[in-house]
Formats: sequence, structure tokens, C-alpha cells
Amino acid sequence: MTVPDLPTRETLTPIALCFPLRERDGVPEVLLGLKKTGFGVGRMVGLGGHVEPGESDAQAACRELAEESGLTTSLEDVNLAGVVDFHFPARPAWSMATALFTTRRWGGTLRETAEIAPEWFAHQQLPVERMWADAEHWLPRMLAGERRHTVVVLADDNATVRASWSVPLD
Ligand SMILES: Nc1[nH]c(=O)nc2c1ncn2[C@H]1C[C@H](O)[C@@H](COP(=O)(O)OP(=O)(O)OP(=O)(O)O)O1
Repeated sequence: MTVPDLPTRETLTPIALCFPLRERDGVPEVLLGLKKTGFGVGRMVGLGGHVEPGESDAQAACRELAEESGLTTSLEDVNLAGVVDFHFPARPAWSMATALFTTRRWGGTLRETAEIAPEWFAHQQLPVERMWADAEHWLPRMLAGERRHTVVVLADDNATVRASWSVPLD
């Protein structure tokens, strides 16, 4: 397996995701969302989006969670749970440096928005067949509490995984 030369993380589009976590009857659950518009439409994704200029990753995670789900969380309540670089060598403009945050405290009322239909999933029953193929490479480990820096290189179909590796997050 050969991997093309990859651009550095700093040159990738910054994205922040926020994963609310809860327990129901002793079963740990995570909030994901069906993407209804734009990039990745039809896929089950982590809630989040672009980090705006002047905004920290954590601020973007809080803002995007509120915009996409109605849940409001604060900078004190989000925790950096890992980072993932998604490289799309066949479509470099799609490549992104993603910061993963979790939160266990929030307010507001969960609602479907124009962009996302949110849904809770047990950690052991993730909708992997509806997610990006690479999600299996990083999401279960993040949910298990492993803070890692994962690199995913997509294949030329921009969907399947060409290569993936990870190291503990510094
Ligand atoms: N390879 C991949 N694996 C994965 O699991 N999620 C991916 C992915 N590539 C992209 N995503 C998801 C993460 C996130 O939910 C979304 C990227 O953010 P978006 O492009 O949706 O941001 P938007 O353009 O909707 O946000 P804003 O315009 O900033 O509101 O795509």
C-alpha cells in the first residue's frame, strides 16, 4: 500500500465536532446526526462544522452543536477527545483537520434542524453502515476514552479508506 505525500495538518480546513455523551439504563450513548444538506449528505456524522476565523476549536464545537441540534454547552464542559486528519488526495480541497470534543453537560432542547437530524446511539450499536467508512477507525476508540491523533487517507473514490493510522495525542 502506498500513501501519497500528504499536506501538513496546518494547511487543512479546520473542522470541530462535538459529541454529547449520556447514559441510559447503564448503557453509554452518543449523539450523532443524519446530514441532510451539503457535504456528506445522507451520512450519519458527528455534529459540527467549520472553525470560523478568530474562533477556537472548542468555541466552534459549542457553536456548531447549538446550530445543528439546539443543545447548548459551554467551553468549560467540552473536552478535547482526539483529532482526526481526513485526507482526500483525489479532492484536496475536501481535506480537513478535525478536532473531536465530547460533552456530558448541556442545556436547551434537542431538535432536528435544516442541516441535521440528531439521533442517540449506544456505543455498541453505532450505525457504521450509514457512516463514513473511516468512522470505524477512530470513533469507537474515542468513545472508549482513548485520546488519539488519527490520520485517514481516503481512496480515489473519496469514500473508502486507503490508509489509516493513529498515535496517542500529545
Ligand atoms: N471522512 C470523514 N469521516 C467522517 O466520519 N466524517 C466526515 C468525513 N469527512 C467529512 N466529515 C464530516 C464531519 C462534519 O460532520 C462534516 C464537515 O463539516 P461540514 O462540511 O458539514 O461543515 P458545514 O459546511 O456543514 O459546516 P458549516 O458550513 O461550517 O456550518 O463532514
